[in-house]
Amino acid sequence: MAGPIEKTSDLRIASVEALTPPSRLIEEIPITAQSVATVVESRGVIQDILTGRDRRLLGVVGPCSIHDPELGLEYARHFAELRKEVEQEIYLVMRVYFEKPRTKLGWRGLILDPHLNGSYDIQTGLRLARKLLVDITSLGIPTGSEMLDPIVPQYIDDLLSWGAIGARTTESQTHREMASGLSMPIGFKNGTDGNIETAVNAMASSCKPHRFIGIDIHGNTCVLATRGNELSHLILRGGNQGPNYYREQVERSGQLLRQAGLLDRVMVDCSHANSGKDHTRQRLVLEDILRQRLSGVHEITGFMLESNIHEGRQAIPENLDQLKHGVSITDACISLDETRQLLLSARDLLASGSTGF
Ligand SMILES: O=C[C@H](O)[C@H](O)COP(=O)(O)O
Ligand SMILES: C=C(OP(=O)(O)O)C(=O)O
Repeated sequence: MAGPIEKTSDLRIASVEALTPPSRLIEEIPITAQSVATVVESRGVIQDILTGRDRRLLGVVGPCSIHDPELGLEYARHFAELRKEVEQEIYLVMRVYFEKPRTKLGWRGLILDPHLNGSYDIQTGLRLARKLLVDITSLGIPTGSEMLDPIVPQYIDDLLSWGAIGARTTESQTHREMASGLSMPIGFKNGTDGNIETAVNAMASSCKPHRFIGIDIHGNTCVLATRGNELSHLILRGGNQGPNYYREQVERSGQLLRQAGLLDRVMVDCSHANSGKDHTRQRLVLEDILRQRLSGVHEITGFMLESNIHEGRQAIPENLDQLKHGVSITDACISLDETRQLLLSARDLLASGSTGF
């Protein structure tokens, strides 16, 4: 006689919890008319910058990660003023990053763990993220974020003007397919090993249509057919061997992109392996790429800075009351004061057309 049928699936699933479908969260926290105007206008400007119709530099600037929406909004209010001060030369998008890929383990970002304590209250994380994006875009500030989980865009991508695929996922088929269907321009970082071809291949893939399994806005699993994202572009972030923002690497990237028939525009991430994760070195990277741009390296189209209210970083304390105000809990950032000073100098330099910083 046959014994009881042994269970062979879900052996390592500890629990399953249903999530509110995207359509319901969107109903609960709707996009505002001002947000729609911000998103539509800024996506158009970013497209113009990437295709060379707008001569300004694109700057994606802001915290390494948002760990407290109130601090995110406080940063955004300062950022709104700064945007206006530099807008003749630099088009600023706020970095509003909610998902953190980790080299090994660590805090996974506001969406995954909004209470910073390993409780993974994802439902609340999605709600907080969406609300913050509505608040920031309602101030007229365009936002950009890393797209890590392939389900998350259904909850927030109507509010994003720019997106990134990170160094750890640029080679992933899932992320290339996702990028092919996203509504905003997507930057692909080179791999953590510094390989630029990985990102060029990702662009070649994501600019084409794909079909894959995903969810629709009502949370139903379905087959999504995408049109391809013609605004995929390259982000140089350095790699294990060191930085890759130097002229030679930027020009080589341009060549690779042209050979592949892709947008030969390059954004340089002044942080991560380009700064050796030393936030004080972001200034040097920015200065170098501005000099390149002014001396005719046309590929340089944008830059990324990791900036927070105050400089540096802090470990998450056991007692969260001891968190320092406005200091990153992931990578170290430059302060808002230094950000302002750097961006005003960059603006003046670009306006003067001189190569001396
Ligand atoms: O920008 C963020 C970090 O560089 C990325 O999440 C990896 O962080 P980790 O190496 O500290 O895990
Ligand atoms: C994780 C990030 O960067 P990278 O993928 O380049 O490590 C980031 O920009 O937050």
